[in-house]
Amino acid sequence: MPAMRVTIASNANQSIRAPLVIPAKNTSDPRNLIFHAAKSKLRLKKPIRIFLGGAGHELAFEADWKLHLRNDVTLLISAGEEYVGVREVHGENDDTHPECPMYILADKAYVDSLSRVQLENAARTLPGIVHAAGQPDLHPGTKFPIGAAFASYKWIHPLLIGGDIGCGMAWYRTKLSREQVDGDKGKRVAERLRGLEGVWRSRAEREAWLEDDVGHFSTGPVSDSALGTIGAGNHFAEIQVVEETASSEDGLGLKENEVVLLVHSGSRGYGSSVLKRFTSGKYTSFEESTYQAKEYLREHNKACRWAKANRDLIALRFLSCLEPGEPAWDLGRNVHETVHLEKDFLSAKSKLSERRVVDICHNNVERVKWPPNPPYSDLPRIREAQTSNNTALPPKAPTDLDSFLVPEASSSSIISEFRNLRIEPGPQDYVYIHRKGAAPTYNPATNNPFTIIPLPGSRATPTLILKPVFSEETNWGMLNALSLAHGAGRSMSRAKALSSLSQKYKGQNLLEPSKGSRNGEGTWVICDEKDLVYEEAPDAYKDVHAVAEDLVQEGVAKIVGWCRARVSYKVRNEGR
Ligand SMILES: Nc1nc2c(ncn2[C@@H]2O[C@H](COP(=O)(O)O)[C@@H](O)[C@H]2O)c(=O)[nH]1
Ligand SMILES: [Mn+2]
Repeated sequence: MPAMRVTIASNANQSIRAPLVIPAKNTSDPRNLIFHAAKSKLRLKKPIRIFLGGAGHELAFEADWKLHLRNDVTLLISAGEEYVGVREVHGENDDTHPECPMYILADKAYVDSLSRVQLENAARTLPGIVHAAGQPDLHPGTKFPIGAAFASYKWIHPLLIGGDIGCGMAWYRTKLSREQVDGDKGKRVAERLRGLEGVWRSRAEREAWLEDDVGHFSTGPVSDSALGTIGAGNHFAEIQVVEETASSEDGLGLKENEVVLLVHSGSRGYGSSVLKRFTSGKYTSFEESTYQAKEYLREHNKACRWAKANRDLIALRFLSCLEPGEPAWDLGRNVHETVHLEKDFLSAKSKLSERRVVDICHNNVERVKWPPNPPYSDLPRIREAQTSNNTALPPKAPTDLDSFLVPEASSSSIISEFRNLRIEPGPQDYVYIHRKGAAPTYNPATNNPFTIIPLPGSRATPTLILKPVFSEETNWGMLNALSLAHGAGRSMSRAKALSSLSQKYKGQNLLEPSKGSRNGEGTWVICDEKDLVYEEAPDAYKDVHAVAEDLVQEGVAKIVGWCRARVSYKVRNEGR
């Protein structure tokens, strides 16, 4: 073989890389040469394994080099650890798209190279993926990135949704006034938040909560016992004041100065048991017609319903502390001896739905029309523009909800290219949008665009109020895979945050508004797990304003207001 020009990179930290020329005489087995270069150029102490980037094949024998060594390949050098990235599990699968279009909607927000590699690996090696959108909060996950949405034809990939199936955020109004939560008053409110840990009520009552018009969705006594609990980690429930809102813009949304509760939680143990069940065998991706795909979707849907019911119950428990006189919230209290009747459940659920402003899932899979159609509300405008251009009218506005997202003519006439990416509409007119840490732009329950969605920064930075935007420029949401950023996204790993921030803030109390902050600033934090205080510190996250500005610049969202956190609840040690 002639000399080859390759890139070598650290497998564990793929942003550390260097070019390398392999002389012709070494191409049949260049391992020693590469290990030598890895020590000097990548500063790896003991390199012992080499993987082919983007595919994950280990290059261990002469035959491997013959098969895979090419100009411009990336070789990932490992100190013994397994390949970091998506393995090409399906080999020469006809459904993989090595040229799959990818778009990262980030300019101001920093996106590291490992998450870019993870996005590319997923998009170009998993079968059926036709479009990948990295949101500005993109950051690395274990194998797949967080802050990303993938559209796939025919294929379901549980690993692209992760273990916290159905995790999401919901905003609820409260009757508190801003005077009751601002400044030092926040401390009193924080004191009221008790009895929120541990198992909520009896098994029968939990099962009654897990029932709606469509039926039961209990996941069994063990996983149901976590119902109504936040789950620490990255989850939280937060009391916020709406500081600014363009009320005419957000329609049903929030009002200035009102106090709201933002709940972030998911399906607790159940989602991860589902993921494990479907990914511990040989295959981790399933073609839609297979039994596994159908079973996974059934379990996924149950986990999403459970997660939503969980957010509602968390809100009920919080409201029972915040508005103690309200009989409908009584059920939220953990009083074991009280037997509640069906009417109490109905009353609590109905009152709660009046308070719920929005609820979104940011870890899920959804089957949607692809290419997307313009939202119903945009059709008159398009019709007018097309009439004035003397072009054919788009289809008439449909009469029922179900059909309006599917006008007779596919919008593929409008959509085939954007930016410099070519999108093949594919053999079907729908895709599965997989989201891991990406907010949906449409409400799956109504097929209408969400009026507003939350973009939380951290416990001490604003939560921005976003409104999804659709335009021909973005091919009605194709560019962003019908998704937006779901938060600021981590700027450092948990381990790094713990080691560096515990040093930086040594001796400081991070649970109270920082000294010197003006009245009206700062958050009272309830977090009785010491490590979590640092792992979840605001410095561990990207700048939420940069994330939102990127979305605005890409033409996929508007910022219509913001909320300030006053009390942020992570976890309380009730025994203290
Ligand atoms: N308002 C708050 N926002 C927070 C807090 N902790 C994290 N965050 C933000 O939420 C998202 C959640 O992301 P996920 O991947 O864990 O679902 C994260 O990106 C942060 O920007 C908090 O305590 N309060
Ligand atoms: Mn989440």
